[in-house]
Amino acid sequence: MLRTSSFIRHFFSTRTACSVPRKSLKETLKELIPERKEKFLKLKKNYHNVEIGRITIGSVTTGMRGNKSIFWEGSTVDPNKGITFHGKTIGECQQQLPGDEFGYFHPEAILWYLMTKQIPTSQQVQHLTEELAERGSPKNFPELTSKIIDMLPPDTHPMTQLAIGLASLSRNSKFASNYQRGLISKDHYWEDTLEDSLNLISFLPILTAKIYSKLVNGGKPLGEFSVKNDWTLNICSLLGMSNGVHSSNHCNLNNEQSKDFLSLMRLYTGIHVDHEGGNVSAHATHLVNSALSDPYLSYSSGIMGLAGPLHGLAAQEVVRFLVEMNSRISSPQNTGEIEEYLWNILNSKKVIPGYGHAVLRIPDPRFTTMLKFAQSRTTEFENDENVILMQKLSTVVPDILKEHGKCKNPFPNVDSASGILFHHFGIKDLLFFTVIFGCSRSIGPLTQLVWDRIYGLPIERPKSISLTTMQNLCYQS
Ligand SMILES: CC(=O)SCCNC(=O)CCNC(=O)[C@H](O)C(C)(C)COP(=O)(O)OP(=O)(O)OC[C@H]1O[C@@H](n2cnc3c(N)ncnc32)[C@H](O)[C@@H]1OP(=O)(O)O
Ligand SMILES: O=C([O-])CC(=O)C(=O)O
Repeated sequence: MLRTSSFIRHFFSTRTACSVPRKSLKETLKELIPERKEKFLKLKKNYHNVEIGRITIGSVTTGMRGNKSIFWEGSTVDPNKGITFHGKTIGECQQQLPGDEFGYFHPEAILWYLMTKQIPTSQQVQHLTEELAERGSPKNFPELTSKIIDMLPPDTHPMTQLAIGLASLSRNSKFASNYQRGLISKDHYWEDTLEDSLNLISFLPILTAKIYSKLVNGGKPLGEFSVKNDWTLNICSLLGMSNGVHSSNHCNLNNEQSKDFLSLMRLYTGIHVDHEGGNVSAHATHLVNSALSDPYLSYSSGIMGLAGPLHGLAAQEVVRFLVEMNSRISSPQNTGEIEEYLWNILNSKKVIPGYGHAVLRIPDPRFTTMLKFAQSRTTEFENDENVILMQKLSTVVPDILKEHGKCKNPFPNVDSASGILFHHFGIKDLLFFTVIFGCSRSIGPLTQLVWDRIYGLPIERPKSISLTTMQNLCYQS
């Protein structure tokens, strides 16, 4: 597990004063903009008639599957290979992006990479980490948002709380305020969009912790924020899920488990950042921002989409599903009982959460990565019946779904494995898991917003079409 190269890349142990002049993410972006913008404008001006694909009746009636019509740069999903971030697979990112001593890259590193398309140095990641920690510290966290979360009834769904919390941050939007006062011109929209986006990402550890402590601890804090911690360590501490000084360690994690939980958080929040532009959370964020709604409102809309059970909420549906199934079967190894349980679900016209995908036609490489995490920690997970069932299902469900004959992709998606690993370490509230997804997913779509504003993309406004118009097209042709 521990790799020599990752020791070298482990920047937290090598925080020495640096001699190279410090260049922020914004300064780095500024240098990249002219060349990229020129390429974009050349296409827009000279090649706007080049066809990308066909729009058919099928496009309109099946959720626009396969239509390539959203501009997105950070990642691409190939049906038979899965996600790549600026062309790099998860494995390549793990090899190349600065990460911790266990080889898990920092979300700050992929944020830099997605924004700039350049692999950051450890020093650049360290600076960005410090910048985010400073922006997101309690002294900067808006009081109104704290109060609003405190006031919500405790049974408000965690994803509703997250969406409300993010929308309330809009009051602090630099973009909205400068726009309203007529202080920014189009060429500078991206700068305030970047400012708001970095603040939003920075506020997520505290916002997430507030939602969690409300769920499990009557709103009393479970840990403390530290400007010396990176983004994921702050999330773990604030959830009380670390045995470090800033955390209540309410689940009594031992040293090894505390490190594993931090690794899990880094792995999870590193690989959920982006899944090209067509998924509901990314698409919603991008669409709403195209009307120049500020990044907080835009990402709040994305979160509302992520809160759907066919999208991000599947992460928690899976945990409920596994826990419930385990309470009904004699053993997670009993194939016959599992098959019967699954058929009952399918016959009652429900979906099996964590399986299927709108684009992928293979097991989701993000699922495989999470599975490897569990499999490389045999002693930790060998007695967890839910984790055993999660692994067992990945060998049973695909055949059942194939026999069922409806879904185009019978394989596990990312949501199949993730929540149950957090559950193992003590996050037991069955409604919470998608909030952690929401922390990670901020990174890809907000990056795209910055570039949307750099390129000056217009408001999105496709045409709609009625049944009668489609009938006329079909029956007359
Ligand atoms: C991070 C993420 O968002 S990953 C996805 C998380 N979502 C889930 O795990 C929920 C379960 N999966 C699903 O509902 C779907 O597979 C989706 C939403 C992910 C993709 O939807 P689609 O692209 O429409 O899938 P597909 O074209 O294969 O659907 C065809 C049929 O198979 C069904 N189907 C698809 N997946 C499943 C499943 N896991 N269990 C049972 N039936 C399924 C669909 O409901 C649909 O039925 P219908 O014709 O009666 O409407
Ligand atoms: O790509 C999709 O449609 C859903 C998904 O896996 C994600 O958003 O991570």
